[in-house]
Amino acid sequence: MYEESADRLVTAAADGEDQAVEAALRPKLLDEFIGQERVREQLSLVLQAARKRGSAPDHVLLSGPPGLGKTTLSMIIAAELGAPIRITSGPAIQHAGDLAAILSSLTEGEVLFLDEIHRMSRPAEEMLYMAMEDFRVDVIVGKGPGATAIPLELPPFTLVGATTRAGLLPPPLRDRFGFTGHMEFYAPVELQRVVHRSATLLDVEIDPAGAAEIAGRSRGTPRIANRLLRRVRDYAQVRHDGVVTAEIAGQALDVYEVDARGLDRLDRAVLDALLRLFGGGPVGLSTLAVAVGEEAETVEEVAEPFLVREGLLARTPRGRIATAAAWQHLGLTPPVQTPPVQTTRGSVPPQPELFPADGS
Ligand SMILES: Nc1ncnc2c1ncn2[C@@H]1O[C@H](COP(=O)(O)OP(=O)(O)OP(=O)(O)O)[C@@H](O)[C@H]1O
Repeated sequence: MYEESADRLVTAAADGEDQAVEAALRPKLLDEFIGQERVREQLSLVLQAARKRGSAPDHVLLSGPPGLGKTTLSMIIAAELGAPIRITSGPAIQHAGDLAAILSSLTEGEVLFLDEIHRMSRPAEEMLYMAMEDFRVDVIVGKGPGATAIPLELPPFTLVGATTRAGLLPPPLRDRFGFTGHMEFYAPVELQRVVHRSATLLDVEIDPAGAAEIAGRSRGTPRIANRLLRRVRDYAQVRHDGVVTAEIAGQALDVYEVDARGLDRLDRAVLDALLRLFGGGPVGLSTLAVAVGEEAETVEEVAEPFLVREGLLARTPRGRIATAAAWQHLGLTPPVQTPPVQTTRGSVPPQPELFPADGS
């Protein structure tokens, strides 16, 4: 699978700078966590019940796109339980032995956060089944016919698994989670609160319209909102007096080529080619990719998901087509479809004509 590069300002993947500042911006308790009302309420019940019973809660699976707060929620779970947390990820556990080493060093009640759980190796996954269900693992010593399984008791712990692709989890693993929280993209008003909260923590003066302007360009994702806020802060401090208003935020994000709807240069290049060169489609993916000078994978996995989500582009069996909203967003008028012209040799299909909205 194509890994989205972290050098785009609007990628939901964390870059180095994000990792450095995110710790300071993470809400610490459930009450400070903005949005995701349903997951928050469900999780709050799970945690309160566990506290009341004095036992570790069921294992928790958090699923949803990157940057929506899965790591943050796992830390909140540990904080709400007053338990320590151990953080690891699927790709870091390639051998069952790696997992056995982690599991055997957990303390009672500890929270184990396993990010990208769908990327764990199969043997490790199978070891995890038993650990989750019976708090026990079989450590295999030796090889071949002489190999023996030594059972190892584990203290009760809570696994918090996170995945961007819940559909890839094998059912036996999925079934061992007592609670699954599905994270959704954030509404603009919720992101506005995220921006406002982060601005306060970063000591940035921002007015409500400034926060709304950043929120509207953040693609429903707190990580992107926090990153855009930092770029807007730079602009406000270098070119102005440091205060973020809607006008300053708009100017700053125009410099960084993130438009009012959160599209960046690549997204707009794809739409622009689809509209201007191919009359809105249908056009095949590889042709579209050549037209924008990118790999087909980049167009398909980096630009298209957001364009489809925004209702600007549709994938059809005949190829990619632009929606009416796409024409509107780029300020273009869709081609006029004239009826076929009858000639003595038959009908000539209509040719699309493009008219820029300004009439030029
Ligand atoms: N509900 C929220 N309220 C405030 N800030 C949030 C919220 N959700 C996420 N954030 C902020 O967004 C950033 C990214 O969150 P986090 O690292 O938890 O996302 P994630 O879903 O784990 O991403 P990934 O899957 O890439 O690891 C953090 O700085 C966090 O503080």
